[in-house]
Amino acid sequence: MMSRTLVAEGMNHHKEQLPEINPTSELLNEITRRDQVFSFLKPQYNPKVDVKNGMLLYVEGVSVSFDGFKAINDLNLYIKEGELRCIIGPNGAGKTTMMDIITGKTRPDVGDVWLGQQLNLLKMDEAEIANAGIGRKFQKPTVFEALTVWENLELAMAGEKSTWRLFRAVLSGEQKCDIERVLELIGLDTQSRMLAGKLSHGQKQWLEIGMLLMQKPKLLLVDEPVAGMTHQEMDRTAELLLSLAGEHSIMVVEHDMDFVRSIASTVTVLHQGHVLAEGSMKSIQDDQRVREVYLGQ
Ligand SMILES: Nc1ncnc2c1ncn2[C@@H]1O[C@H](COP(=O)(O)OP(=O)(O)OP(=O)(O)O)[C@@H](O)[C@H]1O
Repeated sequence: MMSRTLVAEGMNHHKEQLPEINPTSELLNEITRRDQVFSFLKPQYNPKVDVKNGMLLYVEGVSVSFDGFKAINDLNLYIKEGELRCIIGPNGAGKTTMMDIITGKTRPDVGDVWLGQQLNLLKMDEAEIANAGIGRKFQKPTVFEALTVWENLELAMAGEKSTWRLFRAVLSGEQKCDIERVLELIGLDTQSRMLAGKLSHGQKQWLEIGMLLMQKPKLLLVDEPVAGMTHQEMDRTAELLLSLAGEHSIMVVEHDMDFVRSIASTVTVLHQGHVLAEGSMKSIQDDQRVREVYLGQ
């Protein structure tokens, strides 16, 4: 029913390089080092994503083994445009490996992974996948602590110009509006001139989500966003993710069940690299197989 109709692959692979940077200061060192981490610090080419049938991400029949151990085993997962999906599962269920496959960090042994109808993610490298509109937020916040909140967003901004030229350039009115809009979304408008290093843990997480938003991603993969947060910060994070759904598709991997309950419309339970159950939080909680393998009941 879900299966994607294969269409001709027809994308140009524009491999653009960041300009050479001569690391002459601590800040430059930090940024050049972070460039290894942040795939979003690459120029954009934004290929068009064809979301016929409203489906954004197709993961079909995917398996991967590490030394003979099947970490992902015939995984089938579909994410609709604008959907907020929660992924849960016990330790070792394959959640991280699944995100590694979607973002091009790990190549599956078999299967298909497509963004929309036309972008075969298995034929693209990590930078190309990021540029096509998949942003990933790792558990630990990684922002540029020596820069202000505003500068972090400015640096992460998508654009035709290289990151460095952009960073030094005068922003257009539209670009400023983009930053202001994101600042408001992430609730850091009054902290825009504050050094990111001075933010609380929760605020750093929101800033990093904001940095991803500057790239206007179609799909955001968010790994354990509320780990280490206060209850108040968790509530604010729930509000933020809910407000982003619709315009973006969001996949949240999270262990905190209260948080999942507060945001999820559809929950996918992974177990042994396979989808064990999928549905509303209520149907998941009532599912005997889930209770056995995940909740230990
Ligand atoms: N590069 C690798 N080499 C060998 N084994 C790996 C590798 N990556 C993952 N695995 C194994 O694959 C399985 C799935 O791991 P994965 O990290 O994807 O699970 P997870 O659901 O994210 O777990 P957690 O909730 O603990 O983060 C685990 O048994 C893990 O040890």
